[in-house]
Amino acid sequence: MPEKMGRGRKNMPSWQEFNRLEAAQRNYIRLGDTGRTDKGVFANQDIPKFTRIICEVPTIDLRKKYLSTANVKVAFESLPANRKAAVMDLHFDFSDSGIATPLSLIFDQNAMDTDRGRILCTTVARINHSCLPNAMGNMNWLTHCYTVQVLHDIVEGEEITINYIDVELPKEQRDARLKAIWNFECRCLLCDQHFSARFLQSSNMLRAWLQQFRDTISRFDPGPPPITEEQARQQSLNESQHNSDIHQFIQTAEHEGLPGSLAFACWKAAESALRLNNRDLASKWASETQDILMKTIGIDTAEFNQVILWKIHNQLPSKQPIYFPQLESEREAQERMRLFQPRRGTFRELQ
Ligand SMILES: C[S@@+](CC[C@H](N)C(=O)[O-])C[C@H]1O[C@@H](n2cnc3c(N)ncnc32)[C@H](O)[C@@H]1O
Repeated sequence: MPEKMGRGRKNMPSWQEFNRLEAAQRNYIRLGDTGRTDKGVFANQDIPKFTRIICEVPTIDLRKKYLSTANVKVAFESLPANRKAAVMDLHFDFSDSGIATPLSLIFDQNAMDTDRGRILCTTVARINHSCLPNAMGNMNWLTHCYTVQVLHDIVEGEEITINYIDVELPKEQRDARLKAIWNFECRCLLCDQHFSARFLQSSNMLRAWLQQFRDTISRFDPGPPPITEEQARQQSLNESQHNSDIHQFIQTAEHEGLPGSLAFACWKAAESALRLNNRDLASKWASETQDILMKTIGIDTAEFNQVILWKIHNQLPSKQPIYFPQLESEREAQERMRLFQPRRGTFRELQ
């Protein structure tokens, strides 16, 4: 680690602390009643889109190999009294509980799966699920914080929602997953028939299509470098078809307001453009991916750095600033913090 960086320097909070302070000071959210029997998180003020409203270090962080009811208890017992109280204050449902203890029920009904195991964040755990979420959650292992950024302009009093499951799925599959993993029936705006049946039907169709095409796009294999002219011609035809799939996917993902899918497709478009040797286009799509990631999950994330590394590796020009938390000086890091300020625009501003 470079000497300049680190927690030791006076008056210079680390990234993790800085983020937490930023979010806490602005006091964006409050706990409120949902109108059902449970609680939810609501906006305390108007919040511009892409603002990071929560930056929270998990209270319990259990890696996959340590996941067990006994270890949840061990982790809980090691917490200070105020953290224990925050955990025990969380929502849980006794029905079908069998012999489960309140602590294990609380953990089951509030902890989130990550690529490394399960985490429990006592503030984030108050946010309800929606199939049309207005915010996006992300566990960021670089800063060890779970962050939440809003995807739209939010008005004071609006409920903040994230997605607990993959919301690209059509309703039937979403319902089955929510029931199996979370054991509740979704009553979000989309599922509550708040929108017209026609809206729901078309959204269902589009999401089923997205699901199918995500597979097709992910599985695309450009094959080895062609030897004959015929092979080259065939490969270029395949690449064009792949490109047209990606472009349709982008339009649909944008229509449905699914930034994760959008970032995935822009990234695939960048890779495809590079295979076609169109470096300007590859750079444009990679910048667009970066832009979406920056707005929805932030620049201090592994995903964001991955795109930059890809650009550097392929020697593509980068209009956006390069950010490596482990290499940056604090002055540079502070400069970059300004990027967290709300920005105008839609997910995709390039066209
Ligand atoms: C992680 S907690 C969310 C916060 C919780 N509502 C509270 O009062 O603290 C998850 C629980 O909230 C409720 N919930 C979350 N999203 C919901 C939704 N879309 N429809 C119905 N219930 C939901 C379910 O009871 C679920 O088990």
